Amino acid sequence: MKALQVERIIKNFGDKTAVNGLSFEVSQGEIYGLLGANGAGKTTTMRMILGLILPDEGDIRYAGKAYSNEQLSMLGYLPEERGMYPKIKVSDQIIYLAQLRGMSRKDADQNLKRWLDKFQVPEYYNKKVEELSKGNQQKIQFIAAVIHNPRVLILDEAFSGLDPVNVELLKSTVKELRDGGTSIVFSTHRMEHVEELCRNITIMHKSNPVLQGPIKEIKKKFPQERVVVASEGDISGLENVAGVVNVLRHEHGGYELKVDDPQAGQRILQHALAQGPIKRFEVLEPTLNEIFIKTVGENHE
Ligand SMILES: Nc1ncnc2c1ncn2[C@@H]1O[C@H](COP(=O)(O)OP(=O)(O)OP(=O)(O)O)[C@@H](O)[C@H]1O
Repeated sequence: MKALQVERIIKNFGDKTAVNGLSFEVSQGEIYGLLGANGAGKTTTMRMILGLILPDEGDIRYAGKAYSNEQLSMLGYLPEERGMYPKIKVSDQIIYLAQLRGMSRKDADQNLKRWLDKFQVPEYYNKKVEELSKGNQQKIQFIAAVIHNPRVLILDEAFSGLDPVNVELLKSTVKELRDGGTSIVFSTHRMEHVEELCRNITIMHKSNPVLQGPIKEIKKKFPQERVVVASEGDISGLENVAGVVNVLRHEHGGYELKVDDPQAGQRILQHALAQGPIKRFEVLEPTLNEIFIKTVGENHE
């Protein structure tokens, strides 16, 4: 039984189609990547999953069931546009939000204290939101999304505005939630975070799903265009090897080369072997960032 099933959903706003026939499934304890350029239809999709707007066509099921009030308490949302009340105390607003999702005041209070301790900011309990830095407000908003232990959590640009230490903290928290069985729909423009956290993804482009599946499988469909080679000998002149487009990087005797021919790797290796012992040779798989740009880059306004 999938935790979340999105089946051929369509959403129109007047004559504008925001989401056009999107389907995907998220297992229990999976982080699923929902990607796309600005305006691709991600937020509209998330709002439909949350039950804030209804699809015109298609179906969304939660552990096999249709949306109902029961689902409301199962869903958590960290929106890209942050929306905490600046003048209200952290504890007052988080406990209120948890109660709206069916939690008792006592449980919400305990959970909040646990989360504040985990993020090493217990003193925020009595602070007003406006007294916190932007990054720390972000942590509070994250707590607001998870305070009621949702089974399905939607995270939209969860790490934006955070320093590298806090990015790592939230990233490990997201992994812990996943390991605890939470199903997470993860949307971001930071492809390196997707590579680290997600197994399966959908890339949307102009309302349509254009690339879907496990990242590993998707990568196999794209050409390997980068080769790394390092030698103990002098291997200059690599840019003249057939199939080499240019040198992307050159440091400490090693080269990263852009190639446009699958055979170029072997020629690079031969060229380098002729000069001396090889220290490193690797044909790199494409990064998700390269795949994303190739997929949505063309015709993208
Ligand atoms: N309430 C609305 N009324 C009219 N058009 C809308 C509405 N909501 C979204 N749209 C349109 O639907 C399309 C998809 O928007 P959406 O916000 O879902 O994109 P997105 O992928 O979340 O973009 P971003 O990465 O910029 O957040 C856009 O063209 C947008 O202008």
